[in-house]
Amino acid sequence: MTIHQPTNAAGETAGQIEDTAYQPGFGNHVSTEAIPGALPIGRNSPQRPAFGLYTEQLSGTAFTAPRHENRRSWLYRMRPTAEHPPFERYKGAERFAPGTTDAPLAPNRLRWDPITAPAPNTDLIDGMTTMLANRDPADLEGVALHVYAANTDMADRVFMDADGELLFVPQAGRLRLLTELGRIDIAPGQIALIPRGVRFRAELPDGEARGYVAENHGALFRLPDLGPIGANGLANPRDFETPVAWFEDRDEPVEVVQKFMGSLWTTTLDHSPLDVVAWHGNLAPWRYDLSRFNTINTVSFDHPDPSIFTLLTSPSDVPGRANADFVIFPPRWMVAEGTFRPPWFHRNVMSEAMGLITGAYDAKSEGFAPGGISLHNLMSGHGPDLASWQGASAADLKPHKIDGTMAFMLESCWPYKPTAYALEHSQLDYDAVWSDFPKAILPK
Ligand SMILES: O=C(O)Cc1cc(O)ccc1O
Ligand SMILES: [Fe+2]
Repeated sequence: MTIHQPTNAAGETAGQIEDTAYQPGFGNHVSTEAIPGALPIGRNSPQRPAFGLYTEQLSGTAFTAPRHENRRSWLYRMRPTAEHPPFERYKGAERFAPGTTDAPLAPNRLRWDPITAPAPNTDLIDGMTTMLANRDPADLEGVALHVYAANTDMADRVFMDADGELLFVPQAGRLRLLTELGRIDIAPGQIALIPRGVRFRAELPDGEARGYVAENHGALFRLPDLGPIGANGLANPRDFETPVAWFEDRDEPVEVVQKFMGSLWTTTLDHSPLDVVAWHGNLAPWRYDLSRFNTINTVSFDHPDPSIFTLLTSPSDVPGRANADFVIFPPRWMVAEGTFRPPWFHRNVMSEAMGLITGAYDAKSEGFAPGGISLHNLMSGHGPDLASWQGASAADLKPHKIDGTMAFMLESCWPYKPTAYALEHSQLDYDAVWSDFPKAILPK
């Protein structure tokens, strides 16, 4: 097995640069080759690509998508993806993509503790548990929220999701994602996106890992418009990092597990499909460090809508109504005067799934643990729990830093359905966090 190290733009090779190398920017048109001369110049599809490589276009949007939306990359690989035996149903990972039930969905608020430790030898595929889903992947709309808990590398298999792009949000333990388009290292506090259809295997440098995966069936995640914020702020494009080309030349059986139309499928190749020697284009994996998020908040009064914390958005066909917003709640100063500072009580036409990467969330005094999930579907009343409300109502409103915390919200216009596993494993007493609020005393 030969692992080819990348060269960076300056022509430096491994040893001179860190093990993995990245190119900055969001949605940029990138050119990268792991072997000099592998990437065709000035054309996409030469009659005879260098070294006998095979040319393959990977489309993330329809061919005819407007130019500013159009995303695709050209891959130059050792064998064509087309060369594979038929897929059969994959038998493992019973909690991954189990399909939704048609049972009526109760309008209850729900919350989950972190999932229990995985059985020995559980890799990322078998360690996935689907918690929430809101559309059929064939609709090309909606999102699903999965959690993973794994304790072994994907040694001789890769995963591919035909149902959507995957946003990895580690909560404990690092991930090394070896993708067709390069290698990405992430730790808790960083996120990574793998485009729909890109094969990858996950290694666990710390021996085990836990986290969340948001699967987006709809329009590709992009940076939100900034409106009056101006040209800078929130997640700045230069802080996204796309890996340089990397490949492995491995002639041995490699299983490909694929998610397609909500089910898992498997086939086995006689080689590793992570054999893309060069690529160019603007459809690519990336990583992002959440500490780079330029958080914006009030410096006068009132708690702004959480849309100020939007890191990524996937629009629906209705202007202003997101198929999915990925929103983070980073460390920040709270300075609002004369204001109840935590999130207010509210009912939302959008549906809110939340996760916690580290620390505590300012609207919940306890019960929402790192690795846990909460669900507040459309129009369900929610907000601060009793203890948070009491504390914030009585607080001395000095400038105060909310520190050591990172929560996220996957907000969607489509109401979420918990999977059967999620319904069976939710906390039993979540409603109680909103009991015993004192009644308002009206003037006589
Ligand atoms: O419900 C939640 O905790 C998420 C949330 C946070 C916030 O600051 C404002 C509204 C909102 O839904
Ligand atoms: Fe909310």
